[in-house]
Amino acid sequence: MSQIEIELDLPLSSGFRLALSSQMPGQGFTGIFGPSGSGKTTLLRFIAGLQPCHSAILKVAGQYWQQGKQCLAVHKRPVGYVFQEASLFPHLSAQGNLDYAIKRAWPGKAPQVSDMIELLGIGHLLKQFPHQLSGGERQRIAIARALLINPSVLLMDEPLAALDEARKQDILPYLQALAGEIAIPVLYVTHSVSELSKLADEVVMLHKGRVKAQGTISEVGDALGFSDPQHPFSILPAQVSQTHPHWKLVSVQCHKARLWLADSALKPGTPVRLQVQARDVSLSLSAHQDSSILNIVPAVVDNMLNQEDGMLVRLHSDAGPLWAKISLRSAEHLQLHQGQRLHAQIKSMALTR
Ligand SMILES: Nc1ncnc2c1ncn2[C@@H]1O[C@H](COP(=O)(O)OP(=O)(O)OP(=O)(O)O)[C@@H](O)[C@H]1O
Repeated sequence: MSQIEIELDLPLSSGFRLALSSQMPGQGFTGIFGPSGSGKTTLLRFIAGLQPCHSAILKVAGQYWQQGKQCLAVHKRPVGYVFQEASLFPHLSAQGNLDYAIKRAWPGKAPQVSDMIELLGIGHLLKQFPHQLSGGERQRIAIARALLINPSVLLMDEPLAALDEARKQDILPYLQALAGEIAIPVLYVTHSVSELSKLADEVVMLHKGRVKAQGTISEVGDALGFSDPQHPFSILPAQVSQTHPHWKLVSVQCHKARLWLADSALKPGTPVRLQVQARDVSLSLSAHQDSSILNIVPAVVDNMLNQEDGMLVRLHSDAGPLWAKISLRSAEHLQLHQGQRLHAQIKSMALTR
């Protein structure tokens, strides 16, 4: 499995400059995350050959697509591209759109059409024309089409951004299945931390055209959770240990802590990445047994940040690093200080995945 290697310094006429040196995994989803204008689309366009760069290194699947000034032409790059809006041919049925890709597939071991149809759940849609499909269905056909071209890399630029929340939730399980199966690298641009934590093995965080952080979700979790300092959150990798259908809860092992999560669909052994907003974590000096809060985790105060609207507290907890946001009054009342031992409280309903 060879990595994607990129070294580029790309100044654009607008004054923006994308300058980075990065190696990305040769398989699975790599999330490209960053604020608007940080260079995510420009990076994908460079890889596809649509954004020329005078001198750069780009190596994909063991082959140089650019080495200095030598550059592989756009039409010679085995790339699959999925955009925000599914760009299907309107005059062709879903099957016709897939056939178009199958006829033009790059040489090598192309994915089985039947596997793609099953993985993306599109068997019943094949006779329909694009205008007869929902946005999410169109996007699933577009993803299958992009993969049937047998690309060496799949580029996905905010593929769910144009869908409403319900359609996003419909399509995510298909993408999760794909992430578990796919043998090529997928570079997945998104603004959504929830999509990242569900899909990405690796995350590249861009900021003003530079790599701000890169690593697994656990490694960049801190930077990710603090990407908007006004609304920080924590990401807690965990594994489902037991289901409790009568309570519609599952218990998960999260670092040294056992947490309760409001979800009845998960099976024991399933890895999950939990998200909790700092404002949903409260602090207590003792572990109350007479409260409705199910998750009470021993923690130590690591750091405190005085913000305009409250105190942001960084904790080392039994569940992992955790942010809590409390009022200045509560901080004063608890006489909060670095090194203080206390308990973090998280409602099961506030834990999402
Ligand atoms: N062809 C171009 N010529 C000049 N400047 C460009 C060009 N394309 C993009 N830019 C500029 O480069 C910067 C990065 O744009 P890019 O589209 O890569 O950002 P992004 O991170 O994908 O943003 P968003 O999340 O809003 O889609 C922006 O400031 C944009 O104005």
